[in-house]
Amino acid sequence: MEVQARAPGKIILSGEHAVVHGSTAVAASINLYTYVTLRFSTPSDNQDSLKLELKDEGLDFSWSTSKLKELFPESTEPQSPKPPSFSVESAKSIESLIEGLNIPEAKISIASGVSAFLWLYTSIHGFKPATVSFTSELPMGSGLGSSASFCVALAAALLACTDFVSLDLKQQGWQSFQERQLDLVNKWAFEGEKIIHGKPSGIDNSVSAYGNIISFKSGNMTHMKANMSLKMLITNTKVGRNTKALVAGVSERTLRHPEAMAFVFNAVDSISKELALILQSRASDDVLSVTEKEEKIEELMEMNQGLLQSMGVSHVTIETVLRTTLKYKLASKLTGAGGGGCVLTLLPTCILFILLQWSV
Ligand SMILES: Nc1ncnc2c1ncn2[C@@H]1O[C@H](COP(=O)(O)OP(=O)(O)O)[C@@H](O)[C@H]1O
Ligand SMILES: C[C@@](O)(CCOP(=O)(O)O)CC(=O)O
Ligand SMILES: [Mg+2]
Repeated sequence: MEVQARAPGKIILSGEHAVVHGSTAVAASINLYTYVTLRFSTPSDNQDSLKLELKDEGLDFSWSTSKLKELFPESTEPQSPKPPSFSVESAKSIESLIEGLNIPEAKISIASGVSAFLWLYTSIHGFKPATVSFTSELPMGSGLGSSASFCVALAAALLACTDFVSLDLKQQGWQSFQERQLDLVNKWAFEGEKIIHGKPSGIDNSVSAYGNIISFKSGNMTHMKANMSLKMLITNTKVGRNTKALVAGVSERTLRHPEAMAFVFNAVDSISKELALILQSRASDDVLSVTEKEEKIEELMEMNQGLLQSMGVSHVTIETVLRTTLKYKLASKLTGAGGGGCVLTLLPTCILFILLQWSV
């Protein structure tokens, strides 16, 4: 039996980092996906191992089921649908498995993804021999939530093959999970994100699991209904960085300057709340035109970017993109963890109109 699952990446419109410290953030899913294919071995395969294929990286890993049994003696098929906590023993076992892989230095950042894979797989399916393959349309480590989409897609494929999520696996084509099943996928994916990110807020896995646009605060998600469409240009600076290290850096700054950072996080909270209000306001009760709304959003993006700078997560390449877009009077902000990665630029309706005029 083969199961394929996919989960989208995301952009954070406002509130990254501050959301880890309890502020509101707004995020939307994007149509770039991570895909996973899961195939349990049959007796005729004669395969007594768990195989992981990371197609984009050209990396294949394999672990014998006897080795997994020895290292994860407590792993059996879960009795409860809820994820267990990541134990110190599991962390040590995974570390020893990763050390044995000899991952090339240039690709060492993949190790945290492989760790999350090993934990999710063994916690849900124990030592069952299988082959699991991944491909992704998302650039890794660029702020578009590849880590969360990796965890959500994997959790979805693994749970689809359990009694906790009863999908009709004989049916061909894509099937959508129900809200209750998504809740479960999201909980497991969050545990995977913890292994990759250290201290995630949960916004990335939530928007990847449920899609559309959400606001998020202190672990609670609100589905939003945006009543205006926004066109965002995404520029990838191609400067690699690691979310875990950037999140830890902001936490250290917060420890050094708790009062000042509390003001920064409060300001971000207000920005995200105002953005959510603008996006959700209905045409019938609007006093503002689309252009006026866009101008407000541009200002909020600029303020959010300034606050991200004060958290220490901008980068010279991000500043270059900001300066370049500003020449055309366009507002930009980093998205995701920053330190490189991607920048968002709002393309207002008037600009789109000018571009259309040019192209005819
Ligand atoms: N397709 C994938 N295969 C293996 N690991 C992945 C994959 N996608 C993401 N990851 C893991 O997530 C990490 C990137 O996550 P992160 O630093 O949070 O950046 P982002 O989530 O913005 O892409 C990678 O270094 C890797 O460990
Ligand atoms: C910085 C943060 O707000 C978002 C990180 O997103 P990404 O991994 O850079 O795509 C962290 C989090 O909310 O868990
Ligand atoms: Mg991430």
